Amino acid sequence: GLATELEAHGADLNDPLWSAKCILSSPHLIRKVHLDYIEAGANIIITASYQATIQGFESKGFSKEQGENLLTKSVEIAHEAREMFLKQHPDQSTPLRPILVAASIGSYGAYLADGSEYSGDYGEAGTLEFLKDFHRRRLQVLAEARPDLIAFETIPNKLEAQAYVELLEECNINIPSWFSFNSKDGVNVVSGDSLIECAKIANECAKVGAVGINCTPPRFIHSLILSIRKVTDKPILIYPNSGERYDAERKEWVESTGVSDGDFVSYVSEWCKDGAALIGGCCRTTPNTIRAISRSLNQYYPAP
Ligand SMILES: C[S+](C)CC[C@H](N)C(=O)O
Ligand SMILES: N[C@@H](CCS)C(=O)O
Ligand SMILES: [Zn+2]
Repeated sequence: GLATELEAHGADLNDPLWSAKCILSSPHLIRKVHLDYIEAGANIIITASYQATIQGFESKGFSKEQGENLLTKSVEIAHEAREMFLKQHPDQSTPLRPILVAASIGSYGAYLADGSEYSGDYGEAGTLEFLKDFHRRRLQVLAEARPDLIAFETIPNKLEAQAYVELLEECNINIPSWFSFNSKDGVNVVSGDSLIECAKIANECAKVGAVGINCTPPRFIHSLILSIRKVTDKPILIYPNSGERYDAERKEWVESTGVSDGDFVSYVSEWCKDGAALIGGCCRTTPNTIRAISRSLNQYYPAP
């Protein structure tokens, strides 16, 4: 929900860089939004690097080195937000309340800025080597910025998952990562590739710490958790969106079929029972959603 909240504060994300535009234009706003999520009870904040790529910054006229520095900056902004929070609330720095920074890696489709992370259809570019070359340096730079976690988010197809696994091994990345796929039917990932096969790829990689689903309507999550559970003992993470549909041309969310914060949270106990270990919110959810999830989880799993 980082981008959603940036927009709620007036940021215009109608740009090929989408939320990553704010790394250039309003880093202070990103920091504030991270802080709002921490204050709402989030244990993990996700950096603004979802649509930040060296290639994307180069098309804006930046050099490779400047692009790399902007990636690093996205992690630094999140670290600053955590430091600010802990300074204001020193009592909150306990092992029972971890606050972790996850560096976001959005798919090649996110970089294309045409909504193709919801189709996973990459045409000619859809080869393993192309995708590995596209992501390699970005992954290394983000890992060097020392986030606590790496979040491979909104993965639309099997090939990109395979590319990430090979890069984690070849670049010897030792920061734990999660793989999170998206679905538009509650059965497969958005490209039509089998979710079971995608989850198996993640399961077989020792560098992957959790597998799950994000940016997918809440109504599909139950069956998706059950599918993933069949093929992995790794923790399952889910952070659905509100259920609305994204119009990539207008760069706007359309249809008012989204669920309210209250409805969203009524699913939380069901998802826990299904076996989800990490729960959060993606696009069109807000710090209020996180506050409600956090309260709900504290009810089920009170601190000892
Ligand atoms: C997760 S989607 C809403 C991100 C934005 C998309 N890649 C675009 O540029 O339109
Ligand atoms: N974490 C991303 C969205 C992933 S679909 C963001 O809000 O910038
Ligand atoms: Zn999303």
